[in-house]
Amino acid sequence: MAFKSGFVAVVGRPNVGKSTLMNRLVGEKVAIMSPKPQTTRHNIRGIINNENSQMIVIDTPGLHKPASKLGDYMVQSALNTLQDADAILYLVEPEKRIGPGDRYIMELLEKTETPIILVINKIDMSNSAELEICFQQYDETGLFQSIIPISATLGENINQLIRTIEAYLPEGPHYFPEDEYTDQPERTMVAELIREKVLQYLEQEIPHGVAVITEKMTYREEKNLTEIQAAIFCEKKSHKGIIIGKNGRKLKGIGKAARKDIEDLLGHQVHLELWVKVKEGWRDQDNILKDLGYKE
Ligand SMILES: Nc1nc2c(ncn2[C@@H]2O[C@H](COP(=O)(O)OP(=O)(O)OP(=O)(O)O)[C@@H](O)[C@H]2O)c(=O)[nH]1
Repeated sequence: MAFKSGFVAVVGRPNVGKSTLMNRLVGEKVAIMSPKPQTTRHNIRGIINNENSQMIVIDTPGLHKPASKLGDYMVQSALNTLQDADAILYLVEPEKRIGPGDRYIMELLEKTETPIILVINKIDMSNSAELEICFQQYDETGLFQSIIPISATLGENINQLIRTIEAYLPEGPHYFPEDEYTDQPERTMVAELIREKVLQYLEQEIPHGVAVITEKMTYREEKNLTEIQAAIFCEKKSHKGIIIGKNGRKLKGIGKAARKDIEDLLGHQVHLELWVKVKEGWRDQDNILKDLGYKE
């Protein structure tokens, strides 16, 4: 059998389990997982090495109707990803009726010629009658080359999914060495890990007006230690206080949790300094989005 390789885009409404599936496929923690919608802003790639194939998986931000300039940018970036991919994995949940969010995504999917595999995730949360209804509805649209029910958390049907994806990949080389699982710059991954912790610690207090930039990252060889300075940007002065918390307690907690994950990622000790900065209305300002790395 000839070796196959290519790019696989993962799309779906916020919170359907795209990051969970990607982590399951890749087997390393490269995408951010959180129970809150829209936690993924960057196209994080994971590389899946199989006996007969190499898949480069691109985790796209949750597609949704654009509500701000950042939203516009996210949709455009997702569309470009779809057009360039060899196959699209479209994730949904086993619901009785296709909702407006999924209809909107399907309108976008219709615009591409890329083969689409419908992945019905979270089957551990539904019975077979519900699953059948869901399957039928999507099947009737005629948009999908294959439909695979899975559970990303339990790992059910993952092998079948991998074999199905392989069927749509072209013959090709190893694009990446077999022992690599991501080509994301470490700085970006560090920033995303910190943002994940900010979201976890703030719960509902500040919705999505938070961005993180790794400003400085220096490896000290003599100490086998990396020094990191990162800035957490929020939209309002009042938010800054919330993030820092009483006596700086919240920020300390965020820093401690993030440092642990970054140490796991880098494989050695980390010294982490966090700053909270206010940039009013950053989500609607082109120049700030550019500074933050969300625009090219
Ligand atoms: N029961 C069940 N829960 C799941 C499954 N897959 C994901 N989840 C949960 O669904 C929630 C959202 O998962 P994510 O992987 O963060 O979702 P996402 O689509 O990447 O979300 P965004 O990045 O916000 O677009 C998390 O609480 C997961 O634990 C599954 O197969 N079964």
